[in-house]
Amino acid sequence: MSTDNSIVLPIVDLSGYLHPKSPADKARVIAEVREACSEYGFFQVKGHGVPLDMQKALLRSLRNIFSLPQEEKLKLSFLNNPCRRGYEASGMSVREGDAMADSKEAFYIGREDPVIERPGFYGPNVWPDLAEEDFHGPVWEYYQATDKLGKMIWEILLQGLGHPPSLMEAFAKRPFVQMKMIRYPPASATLPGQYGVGAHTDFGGVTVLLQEAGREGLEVWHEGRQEWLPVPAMENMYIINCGDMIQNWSGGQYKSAKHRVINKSDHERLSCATFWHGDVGASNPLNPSDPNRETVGQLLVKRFGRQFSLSKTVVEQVRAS
Ligand SMILES: O=C(O)CCC(=O)C(=O)O
Ligand SMILES: [Fe+2]
Repeated sequence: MSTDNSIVLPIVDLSGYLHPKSPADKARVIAEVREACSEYGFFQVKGHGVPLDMQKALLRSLRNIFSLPQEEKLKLSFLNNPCRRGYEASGMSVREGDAMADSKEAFYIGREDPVIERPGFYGPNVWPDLAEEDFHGPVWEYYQATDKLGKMIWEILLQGLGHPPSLMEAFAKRPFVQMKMIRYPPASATLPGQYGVGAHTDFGGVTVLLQEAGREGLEVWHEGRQEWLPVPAMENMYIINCGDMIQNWSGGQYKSAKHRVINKSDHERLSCATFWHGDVGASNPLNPSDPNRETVGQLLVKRFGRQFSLSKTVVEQVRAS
């Protein structure tokens, strides 16, 4: 295995798609995204249209929620929520084959729907008892901005395979979009051999990931080189990656790459992932003549159970609290 991991992920400037000066600008972005997804399954974007101030306000909101007392956070446990919204404590997620649970803690929100529907996909969020400007306001504004960005990436991916962007009308009717705000404790508060997030692939559609600038930790597996590539955490630069649903639906043209997080530094690391999956009842837009009509909802249900299991002791503790 080579020790030279000087490869950096491709950087795509989305302003050519958002504000094209000619049709060639859009075509160039579509081609760059297609190449990046075929080679790495991951790329970085600038010119994405999410204001830097909005990103900073989001990160401040993460600091606010994660510094609440543990008992306050546990009252919002996602284990008690039918739509998996709310707080996940450190040590709760274990993947099959992993020796230890992830060190990260997280808070999940999704679409704001008044009633629970489609067993746990659509429903209301839970919100912490913090002032509007300290959490709900900035978080909701940010959710909507990355929802838009995720949808735009899907539109680009469709065109990369020769399909019209109009296919998004059905696919984005009522998109299932989950946002996961994450805090990784410093290395000193992590057990030996424990990962922030252990190696995994994302199970669904497009992931839009914000890393706190200068707080590295994410590594992507490059199959061809058989090595982990560290991903830089640069200001105002998003990481985009494809999940398994996209890999399967595109017949392997777009890759879903394995990745993990190790916070080796002595400060906490914050990140936020928006997972844009599509309408729960929709099927493959990347190959409209696919005979397999499995829906987003059916595919996600299959995967939820397999990839993330919660450690039994933790589940019991939280249920009893
Ligand atoms: O925090 C990160 O940089 C990545 C998180 C991640 O891979 C995930 O939550 O699926
Ligand atoms: Fe991931």
